[in-house]
Amino acid sequence: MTTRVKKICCLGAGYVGGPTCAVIAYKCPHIQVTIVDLSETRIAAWNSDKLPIYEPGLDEVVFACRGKNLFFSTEAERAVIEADLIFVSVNTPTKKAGMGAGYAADLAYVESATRQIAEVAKSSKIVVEKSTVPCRTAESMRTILEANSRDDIRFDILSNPEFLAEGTAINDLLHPDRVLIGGLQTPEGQRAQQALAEIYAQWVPTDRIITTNLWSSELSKLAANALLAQRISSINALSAICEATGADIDEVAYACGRDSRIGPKFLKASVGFGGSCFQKDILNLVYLSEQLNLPEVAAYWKQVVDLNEYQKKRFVSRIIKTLFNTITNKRIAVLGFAFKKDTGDTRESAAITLCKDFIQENAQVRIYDPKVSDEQIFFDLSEPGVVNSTIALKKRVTIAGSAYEASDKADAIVIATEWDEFKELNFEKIYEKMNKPAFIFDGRLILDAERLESIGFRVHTIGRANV
Ligand SMILES: NC(=O)C1=CN([C@@H]2O[C@H](COP(=O)(O)OP(=O)(O)OC[C@H]3O[C@@H](n4cnc5c(N)ncnc54)[C@H](O)[C@@H]3O)[C@@H](O)[C@H]2O)C=CC1
Ligand SMILES: O=C(O)[C@H]1O[C@H](OP(=O)(O)OP(=O)(O)OC[C@H]2O[C@@H](n3ccc(=O)[nH]c3=O)[C@H](O)[C@@H]2O)[C@H](O)[C@@H](O)[C@@H]1O
Repeated sequence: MTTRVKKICCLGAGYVGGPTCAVIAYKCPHIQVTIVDLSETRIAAWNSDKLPIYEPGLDEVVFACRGKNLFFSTEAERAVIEADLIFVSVNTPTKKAGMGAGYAADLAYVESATRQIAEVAKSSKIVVEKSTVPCRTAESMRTILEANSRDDIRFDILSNPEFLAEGTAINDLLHPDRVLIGGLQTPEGQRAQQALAEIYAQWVPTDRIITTNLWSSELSKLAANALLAQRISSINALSAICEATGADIDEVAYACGRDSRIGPKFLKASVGFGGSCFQKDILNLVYLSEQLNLPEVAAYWKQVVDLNEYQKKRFVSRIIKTLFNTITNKRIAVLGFAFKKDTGDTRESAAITLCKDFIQENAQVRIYDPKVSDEQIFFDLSEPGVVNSTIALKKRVTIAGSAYEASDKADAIVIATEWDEFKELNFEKIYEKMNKPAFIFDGRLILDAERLESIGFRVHTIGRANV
């Protein structure tokens, strides 16, 4: 007989915990879902009209079930005690110091969440690893849980990595390509897998719910992100060849993607991938490979991240060279600061690297993004530990309320994020107000270069040569 889950607790109300568990509550009205976080501000925002993250469709899902079977709270102890199943959806950033610094995942939050569960649980629980973690983390969690809890209760640990992408999270959660549930291949482990599978089966076709052993599940998450990021670095490497030869990267991507073995998705050349996970998870895989004494494998995956850095630097060099080898005191309008469209998230955004390089070259940078707050932009561009960093920064960086304001009297526009509204701008109006010659650098391949050139702009697009 499988365990019927009645109450769920989620530790971590971030980009994953919030949307994922909100969708579970939405699709399973018979289950009570409580999402908890250490951050009082974050929980207060989840309980307000303005949710802490921007995600299309999220408001509708949250507002439909908040206060009915979906609750946001800081009272972790109570939520853990009451729950039959607990998602651990806390952050797992790259370690900044100590062993494996710069590569390994920092598992301190996962460990403290696990200890918290062990300390307060008064009955048996299914504990689900939702965070992205190195292979075999579930084993450490089990050791901690078993060593710190009462003898009469048992913990079944599952790995259920999340594959949603920001900006499309709700759609990805409602219609996932697959749901992956790893468990120990014991009768108890399989029963726990079944209990979680039954929750997803409320809205996901059963042939899309995959069960595997724990370690395959943990590794598949790192592998999926590495394979996705590898496609972007591959197409970006080809974009450099295009710029040098006269081939067009969009045409090359289309021609290659029409081969059904290659496929058309995730072949859009860009200024480089960002986001909180690709770089972190690949570095995690690199570290794992090194730990397993597989240096060639580590070097292979590391190249995906190195190429991404190269792509950003290459774009900056092209901008500087084109602007007559200097951007000192030139006005650069940066359109877009988020790491992709339809999110306000800036973690590892390529725009951060670009802007820091422009500031380093003493340019005047004016930034516009429809969803990122001014404070977040200044935070991302500040140098940690440098006194008065923001004051110095404000001499070089201003934030604009629109793309028009940002490009007023600018020498160049740089498209850093592919927001749809940038395609619809009145470029005639923008051109009139810019310094001449007026340059546009399209880091996202979203603009109609020919049309812009007919207005008078000098357009430089990633993956296209300027002849
Ligand atoms: N952001 C994304 O699109 C995706 C992220 N992931 C993975 O999911 C995990 C979470 O990522 P995000 O949601 O983006 O991180 P996040 O940083 O937005 O959220 C994590 C939250 O956990 C909270 N937290 C930490 N320790 C806690 C504890 N003991 N109890 C309660 N709350 C605690 C933090 O205060 C924070 O609000 C990471 O491992 C990430 O790699 C996986 C798929 C997609
Ligand atoms: O583990 C995670 O965090 C998630 O990481 C990515 O999702 P996310 O980072 O939110 O967004 P993506 O759509 O993958 O975009 C990542 C970066 O790659 C860039 N990108 C994406 C696709 C493309 O063709 N070209 C390209 O440059 C985007 O602009 C963005 O900067 C994966 O797509 C998710 O499946 C995964 O769950």
